[in-house]
Amino acid sequence: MTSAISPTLALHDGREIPQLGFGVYKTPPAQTAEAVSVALAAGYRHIDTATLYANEQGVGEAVRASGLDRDEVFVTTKVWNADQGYDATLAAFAESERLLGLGVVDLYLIHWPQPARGLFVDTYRALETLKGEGRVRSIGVSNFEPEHLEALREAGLETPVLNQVELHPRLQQEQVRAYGERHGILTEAWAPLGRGSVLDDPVLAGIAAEHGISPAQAVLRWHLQQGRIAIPKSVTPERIRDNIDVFGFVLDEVQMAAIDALDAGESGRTGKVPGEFND
Ligand SMILES: NC(=O)C1=CN([C@@H]2O[C@H](COP(=O)(O)OP(=O)(O)OC[C@H]3O[C@@H](n4cnc5c(N)ncnc54)[C@H](OP(=O)(O)O)[C@@H]3O)[C@@H](O)[C@H]2O)C=CC1
Ligand SMILES: O=C(O)C(=O)[C@@H](O)[C@H](O)C(=O)CO
Repeated sequence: MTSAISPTLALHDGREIPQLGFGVYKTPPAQTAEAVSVALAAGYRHIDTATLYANEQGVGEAVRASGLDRDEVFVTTKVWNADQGYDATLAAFAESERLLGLGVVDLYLIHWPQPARGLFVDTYRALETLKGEGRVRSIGVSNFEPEHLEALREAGLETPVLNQVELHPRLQQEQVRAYGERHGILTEAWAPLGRGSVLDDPVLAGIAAEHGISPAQAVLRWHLQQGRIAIPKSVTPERIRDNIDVFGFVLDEVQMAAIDALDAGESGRTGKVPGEFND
């Protein structure tokens, strides 16, 4: 294992984001500080949490204890569905800010569009307010389809810096990626390992054997070479270290195409369908 620091990608607002980050969905609150500390020691400089995950406090604790300067670690959190709406979002952010205890937050996202509720445009206005106040550095969205991104554009709002969506070899999100490329919105892959479900694929086992790496490393390298951000989660120290040790090899065109060919479209989706999720 080589200690590795991820390259960064440029956001359209002038800031930079480490391309490989560390997710903490379903990381139990009591284990979060430990998992994030292992990740920071392994070289991760980008942590992805959310109000939903109930572990912002552990993320903040690990970042503060790391000895790293605050500006060396990129921290994302998200406003949960129940808190959508202008005033509710401002209140929810104040609680995230308190739980993280890190001062400024690098990136604040709308977690899901919840389109039938009709609140995401006003929610995004609250994100603009928070940015204007200097409490968040960048603002973006998650699980937005092109039509939801169009609604923000038609309302004259700031272009999100990124859209965090489910994306892995079995769900490759071609339309969402293409919209992002046209409008300067980076794509960030959540469940980049398909929540672990893609790792048994024989195509990945073959590529892994060719490089002497794990299937997870092959998938993460595929994400990086396609130019997007990926935020794998693990609570297992060896896997946390394995998942960032992806900068010492390169997949060739044949290997990249073989992973591209695993796309199963909508049947590869493991999570909710954004346009239909309105709880
Ligand atoms: N915006 C959104 O709506 C969503 C955002 N997210 C974000 O994306 C992050 C990643 O997505 P997530 O759903 O966690 O799924 P991932 O694709 O990151 O998969 C995580 C699973 O894979 C396992 N795993 C991790 N590394 C390896 C490895 N090297 N070898 C074998 N198995 C491995 C983990 O096990 P173990 O932990 O036991 O090691 C865990 O079960 C989340 O943590 C969260 O931050 C996730 C879902 C929705
Ligand atoms: O997609 C799902 O089905 C989930 O339960 C999660 O993705 C959850 O909604 C979430 O947003 C986690 O970030």
